[in-house]
Amino acid sequence: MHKQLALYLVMGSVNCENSSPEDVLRDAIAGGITLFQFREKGPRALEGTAKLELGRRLFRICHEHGIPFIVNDDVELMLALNADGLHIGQEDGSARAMRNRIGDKILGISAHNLSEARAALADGADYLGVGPMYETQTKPDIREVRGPEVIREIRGAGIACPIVGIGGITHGKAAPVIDAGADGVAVITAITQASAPLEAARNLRNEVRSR
Ligand SMILES: C=C1C=NC(C(F)(F)F)=NC1=N
Repeated sequence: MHKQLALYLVMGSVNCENSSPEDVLRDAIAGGITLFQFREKGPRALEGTAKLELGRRLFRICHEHGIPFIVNDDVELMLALNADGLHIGQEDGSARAMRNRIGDKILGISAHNLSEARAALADGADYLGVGPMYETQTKPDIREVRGPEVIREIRGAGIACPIVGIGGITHGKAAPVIDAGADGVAVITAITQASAPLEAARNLRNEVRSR
C-alpha cells in the first residue's frame, strides 16, 4: 500500500472543465499516477445512473492500466462497481460498519490530527488521507491548515502505516509532504485544472520520486 500512494489522483466530473473526465484520467495515468479515487461531490455532482455510468467508465480505464480504483464516501456505488476500495471521512458514518460491508477491500480514512489518525487505525484503515497540507479551494469546509507538520507529528508518535498528504498540493509543494514522512501525495486541482494533465502528473511523480 505504501508504494501505491505515491501519486493519488482524486477526481469527479465537477473537477473537469477543460476536457472529459475520461481524457483527464487517461492523461494522468500516462503521466504516472499510481492510484485513483472517484469523488463525485459538490453542487453539480452527477447522481444515480449518470454517476454509476461515469464510475463504470473510469473504473474500466483504471483497470486497463492496472491502477486501483477507490470510491469516495458512496459504499453502495463501491459495491455496485466491485471497486478496489472505499475512502471515507471521519464523519462518513462509522468506519467499523464500512469495514464490515467491504470485507478486505482497501479502506482509506481521512485524518486531520494525531488523535483522528489513531481512531482511524483502530477502525481498520489501510491508509490515512492526512490534510489539509496547504490552503485549498476544493473543500470549502476545511478545518485549520496544519501543513506537513501534522504528518511529522503522526510519524513521531511511532505510526508507520501508509499515509498520503492532501490539500492544495501543486508541483514544488509535494516534496515537503514526502520529507515530513508521507508515502505520497493526493491531488485534485493540480492535475484536473492543468492545461496539460499528463505533464502535471509527470512533474508531480518526479518530485515525489526525487525524495
Ligand atoms: C477527504 C479526503 C481526504 N483524503 C483523501 C485521500 F488523500 F485521497 F486519501 N481523499 C479524500 N477524499
